[in-house]
Amino acid sequence: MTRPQPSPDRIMQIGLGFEASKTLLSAVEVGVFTELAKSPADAPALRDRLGLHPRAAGDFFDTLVALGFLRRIDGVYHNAEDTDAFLDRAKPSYAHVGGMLEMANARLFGIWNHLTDTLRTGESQDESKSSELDTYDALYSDPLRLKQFLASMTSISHTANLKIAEQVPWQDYRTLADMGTAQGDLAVQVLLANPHLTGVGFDLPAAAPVFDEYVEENGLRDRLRFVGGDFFAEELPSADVITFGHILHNWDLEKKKLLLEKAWHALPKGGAVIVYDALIDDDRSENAFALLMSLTMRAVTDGGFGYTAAECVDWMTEAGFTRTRTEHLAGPDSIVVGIKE
Ligand SMILES: C[S@@+](CC[C@H](N)C(=O)[O-])C[C@H]1O[C@@H](n2cnc3c(N)ncnc32)[C@H](O)[C@@H]1O
Repeated sequence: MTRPQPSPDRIMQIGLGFEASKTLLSAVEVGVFTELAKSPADAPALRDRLGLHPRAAGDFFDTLVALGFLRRIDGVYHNAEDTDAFLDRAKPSYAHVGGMLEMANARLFGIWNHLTDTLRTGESQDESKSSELDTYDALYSDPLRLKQFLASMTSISHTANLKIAEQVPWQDYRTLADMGTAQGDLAVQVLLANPHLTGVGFDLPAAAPVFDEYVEENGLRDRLRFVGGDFFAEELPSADVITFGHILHNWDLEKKKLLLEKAWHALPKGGAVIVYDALIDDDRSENAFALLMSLTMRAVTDGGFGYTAAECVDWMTEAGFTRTRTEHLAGPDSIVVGIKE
């Protein structure tokens, strides 16, 4: 029996995948979907409205058609259903997808271009590389970049935050402290769904105005406040539940463990720490999204890396949490819960 010949298709599709990725990211950047949501247009009109040069515009629009992001009917371009729902800046749902793609375009795309450097040197390729400042100080030194980064965190976390708001037995608790809260979406969603709770969002002081604006928009000013600080230098605020959303993957092993220890000290008896991240499967062979996220952390931080649920349970046990459980949320995200008994 002759064995089927291997096909190069998958190799080529992934090897050149950056072309499709960058076409979509540039379409978001120049506002293709926002313009077409206002009114469909033919190529010359769309090109003029976006301020694009004629040389590549036709290929650009038709590539978006071939990739399924636009439809062309009698020479007039329209958004596809999903791009209209999630990539039109005028719709609230843009924040949950478009914001992430803006950040990916402005920041991650360039950093990933230097992945080989990280593989060879172990060094981060982020903003701190060309600055005296550390990663966050360098990133937050520009107010626009600060807002774009914090909003992109809402994009990447929103679906999981909605799940956490309904999945955790919040009726057992009164207070929440969300560590590294960014815009505050986790605390916002939990408090919106659970009116008996009050909370704090803790983050570096620079995040305060972006957090306050988001909390105000969501009508939670009376129940949710910002605390500025450095979670390594200061005690964590005491609360019945302490959450770390997409935080542990930023730090080296020693700092991961330190944060869990600090949470144990800040919690009352019966309190819970909730860690969530895109967790790598225990065999480290299936969750490609989580493994790619771990590579992102290697490239954008000095010591950060992704981890499995089993590793997180071990660190929690070491920190003193005697009861732990892991629950899948949505997509690649899971939570690990530790109870202080
Ligand atoms: C990867 S983001 C996660 C944001 C959010 N929790 C989420 O899941 O979308 C990490 C957050 O930690 C904050 N952060 C970084 N270093 C910190 C520190 N030393 N103390 C307090 N917050 C810090 C950053 O400002 C940022 O908002």
